[in-house]
Amino acid sequence: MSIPIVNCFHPNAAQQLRHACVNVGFFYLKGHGIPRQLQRSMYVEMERFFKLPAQEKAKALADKNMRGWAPMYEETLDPENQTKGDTKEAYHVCRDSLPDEVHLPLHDTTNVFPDPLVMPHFQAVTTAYFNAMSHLGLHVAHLFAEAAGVPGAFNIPGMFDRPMTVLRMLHYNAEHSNLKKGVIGCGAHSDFGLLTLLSTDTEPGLQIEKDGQWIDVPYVENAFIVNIGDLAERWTNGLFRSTRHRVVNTTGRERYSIPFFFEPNFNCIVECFPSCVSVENLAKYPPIKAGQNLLNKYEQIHAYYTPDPK
Ligand SMILES: O=C(O)CCC(=O)C(=O)O
Ligand SMILES: [Fe+2]
Repeated sequence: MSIPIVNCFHPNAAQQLRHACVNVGFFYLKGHGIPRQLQRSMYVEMERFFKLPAQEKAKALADKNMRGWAPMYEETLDPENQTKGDTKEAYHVCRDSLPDEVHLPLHDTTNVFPDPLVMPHFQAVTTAYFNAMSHLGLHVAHLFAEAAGVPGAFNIPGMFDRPMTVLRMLHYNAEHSNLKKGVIGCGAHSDFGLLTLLSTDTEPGLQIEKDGQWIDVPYVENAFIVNIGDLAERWTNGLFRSTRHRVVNTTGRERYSIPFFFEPNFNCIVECFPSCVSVENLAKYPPIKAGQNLLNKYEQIHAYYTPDPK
């Protein structure tokens, strides 16, 4: 099976995306316009950060909302099958909250950055990449709505005007995965939200589950690997697939990747699109608030995430 390609600004992009999401839930996004130099700078900055001594990285330790550095093994994406955390460390940068959002969970802290004397370009580079990817994410979200038969649906205020966007830098260590012993780079999971735009280095490891088989996703030059998440599946009443994936280290080498999660507003109610519901195909999922969906997942997988008292 090959993974489909979507040409980001092609007149048929929405049809290409629909085909990819109905059949695989993953595709390569080409023609996206994110400058190569900016992508390269991201890898330079993240590698430099992850190579710092632990006590230096600890100055940017993840806060209660997971902004900042999450050390090796902090996350366990498949708790049922893992005996230790994912063999990776992470760094998260989120959208800056607006003053009237700070009462919301996950929105009440600011981004955490490394000491500028040690990492003078980290904040500027990650912020530039974050902004560029936010534009791209919105474009792909609009393609998604068109592909699902509801063009323009995400223009409605309250849907995507305050998206929950997370830039995530990942460093996998060189540890070989051992599936029998429950040791894995990144445990099998489906993503939780609408869209993930993933950049990787050239190292193999990413696999997706298709018809009970694990299939390698090879590196493709200057293409993002995009997948849709659980909210996309809910919106389309199961027509589009939120496909499980994992990262297995078979090489004994380190690996770097940068997923960018593009999610609706915290208060957006995700409810099956009318175009995906009929008398023969009733709604399979009750409405859910996007923010609550994310909070439920964070509690399950992050050792460092501290939920606010209820
Ligand atoms: O590192 C990768 O290639 C995938 C990471 C991933 O699936 C995730 O962070 O959700
Ligand atoms: Fe994922």
